[in-house]
Amino acid sequence: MRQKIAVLGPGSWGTALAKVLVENGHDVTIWGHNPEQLVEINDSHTNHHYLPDIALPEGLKANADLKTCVSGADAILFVVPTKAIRSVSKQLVEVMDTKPVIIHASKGLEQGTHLRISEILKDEIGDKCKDVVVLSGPSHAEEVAVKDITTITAASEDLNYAEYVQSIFMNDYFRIYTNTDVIGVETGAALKNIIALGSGAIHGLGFGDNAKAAIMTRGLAEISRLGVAMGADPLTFIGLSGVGDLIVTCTSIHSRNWRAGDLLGKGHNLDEILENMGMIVEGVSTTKAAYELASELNVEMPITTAIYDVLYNNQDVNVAAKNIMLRDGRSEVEF
Ligand SMILES: NC(=O)C1=CN([C@@H]2O[C@H](COP(=O)(O)OP(=O)(O)OC[C@H]3O[C@@H](n4cnc5c(N)ncnc54)[C@H](O)[C@@H]3O)[C@@H](O)[C@H]2O)C=CC1
Ligand SMILES: O=C(CO)COP(=O)(O)O
Repeated sequence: MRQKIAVLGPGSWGTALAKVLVENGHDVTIWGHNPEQLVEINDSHTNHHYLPDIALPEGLKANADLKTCVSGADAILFVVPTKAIRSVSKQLVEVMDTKPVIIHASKGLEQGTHLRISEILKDEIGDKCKDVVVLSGPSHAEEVAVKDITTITAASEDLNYAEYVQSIFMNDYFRIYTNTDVIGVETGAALKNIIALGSGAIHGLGFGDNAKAAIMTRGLAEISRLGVAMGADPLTFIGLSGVGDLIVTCTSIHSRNWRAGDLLGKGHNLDEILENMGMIVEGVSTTKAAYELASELNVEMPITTAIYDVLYNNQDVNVAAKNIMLRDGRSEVEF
């Protein structure tokens, strides 16, 4: 059935997801805080900065007024960077006139509180919405926007709402699986960006495929350790939102986290890298949150710690890589 859906965040991912929803026959309005970008979407049916060379469907509307955008909405999709989730939620509750299903497709942990995104949304929106559903998996916006085959996960503790989200997004190039392990899906999504920074750095330093396999495999081990300590089902980490997203982010030139890591490995300055990227690199702030959370929960995360030292303590990337290799020997299977 045709749904009225508001998409909050007209960046790469918000625009690609909005395009899928319009192509699936839904009534979609996208909202953001940059009026020029919204005019471009309405008038030229493009969003050049975020999705160059992509023609957007004429049915996709953009509106700078949040109240108009969400009026009558069956579902509201959050795709703003993690750092903006709480402030946008606060604006949203002031203007909502329905009890919608809230969906989010962002990947990170809140600075300071270390909360997962669905926890922030539940905090702010609570019983004014029907449910909060997470949409996550291996999915670069650039490929979804050209209808490349993509498979991702819709997660909610209430399977009915995960199935609702599955039904509005599914088509012949975008396949959605359901999951009820919200913690596992969200932690896999957030933490893989840290490992992608490391994978990029290894490439930038000139190491080969053995090193890439090593960081992905040992990265998955520490993602799972922290995730399980937070309450996740370990099986989720071998699914799309776990190893699936880890592979795509650690190997793709589309990944902003991988590209930032690559430049770090080549000796570039972090502030300049972030400035020039012009899009969000979630792994940088997630590294800090995960590092703090791991020490609170007493979970060993050597790769995250090494990346934290590079990002926040000016550690040389090469030295950080060597230090990990020289840690005391371990058994491979340890929780
Ligand atoms: N780009 C991708 O392929 C994918 C991205 N994601 C996740 O989606 C989230 C968003 O990522 P992208 O769209 O790639 O980021 P982006 O950097 O391409 O775009 C972010 C958008 O959010 C808007 N924005 C930022 N702060 C805002 C605020 N306070 N109020 C309103 N709008 C605001 C910006 O104007 C921009 O339009 C991130 O958490 C990312 O990890 C998830 C899967 C795929
Ligand atoms: O999450 C993503 C792909 O699934 C996008 O990763 P980046 O934010 O590194 O581009």
